Amino acid sequence: MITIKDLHKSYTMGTNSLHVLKGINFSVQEGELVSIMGSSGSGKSTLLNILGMLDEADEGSYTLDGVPIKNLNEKIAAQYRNKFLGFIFQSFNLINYKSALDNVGMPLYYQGMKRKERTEKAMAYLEKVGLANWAHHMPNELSGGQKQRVAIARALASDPKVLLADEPTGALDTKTSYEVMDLIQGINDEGKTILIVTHEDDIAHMTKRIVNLKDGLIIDDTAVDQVRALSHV
Ligand SMILES: Nc1ncnc2c1ncn2[C@@H]1O[C@H](COP(=O)(O)OP(=O)(O)OP(=O)(O)O)[C@@H](O)[C@H]1O
Repeated sequence: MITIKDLHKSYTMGTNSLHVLKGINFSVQEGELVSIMGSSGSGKSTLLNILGMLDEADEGSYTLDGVPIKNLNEKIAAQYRNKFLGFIFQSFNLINYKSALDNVGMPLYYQGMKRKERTEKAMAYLEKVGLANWAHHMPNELSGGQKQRVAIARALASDPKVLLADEPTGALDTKTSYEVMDLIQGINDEGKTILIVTHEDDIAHMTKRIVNLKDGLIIDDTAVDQVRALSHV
């Protein structure tokens, strides 16, 4: 599903250059649930942004579902991004003046789906994350865990090949984090490929594989014995 080879990325600020990714190689097969760990500044978000086609590497190759991602023009890149990728963020990134249902329906709106079909589909995804009864509530009426569930439903709505999550439990308490991870595990059990950036060891151990970054390189890439999230609660 994902293959990256010898990926490099530097940031330049004035005369200083910071070499953040120094030759990353890894691949992710369809259906994997992978966490990317590493200390602050090790390049996790930089890597996730490149995988998410939100940023480009300076060197190296990235192939997503058989498509080489390099030098695509903005329009094509946006089409691939919408087709292949769903995003989940630490701070949920919901639209505050839209209901849970309308937030989930946003990607469908941009696909040009008519209102009736969009509403039915968005409702089905809200049901999937256990929030059908909250469809008409606004984000400020929802708990953190509920907001992240809405964000997950929104990410799923366009049926992406891969879900990319940047610290999805970073703003949640422990119990809620495990509940969100249980939901993510369930989505992965249905076959979705998922990559998660996390600082938290217990969260990483709820994935199936942990990739550890240090100083711009992968220093460890290990399969995890799957632990069901709720067994931690
Ligand atoms: N747009 C940018 N311009 C300049 N430097 C940047 C930029 N984005 C990130 N950096 C620097 O690159 C390094 C890696 O950042 P990155 O956000 O990828 O790390 P991270 O492992 O995700 O860290 P954290 O866990 O703190 O989020 C850091 O030193 C950061 O300051």
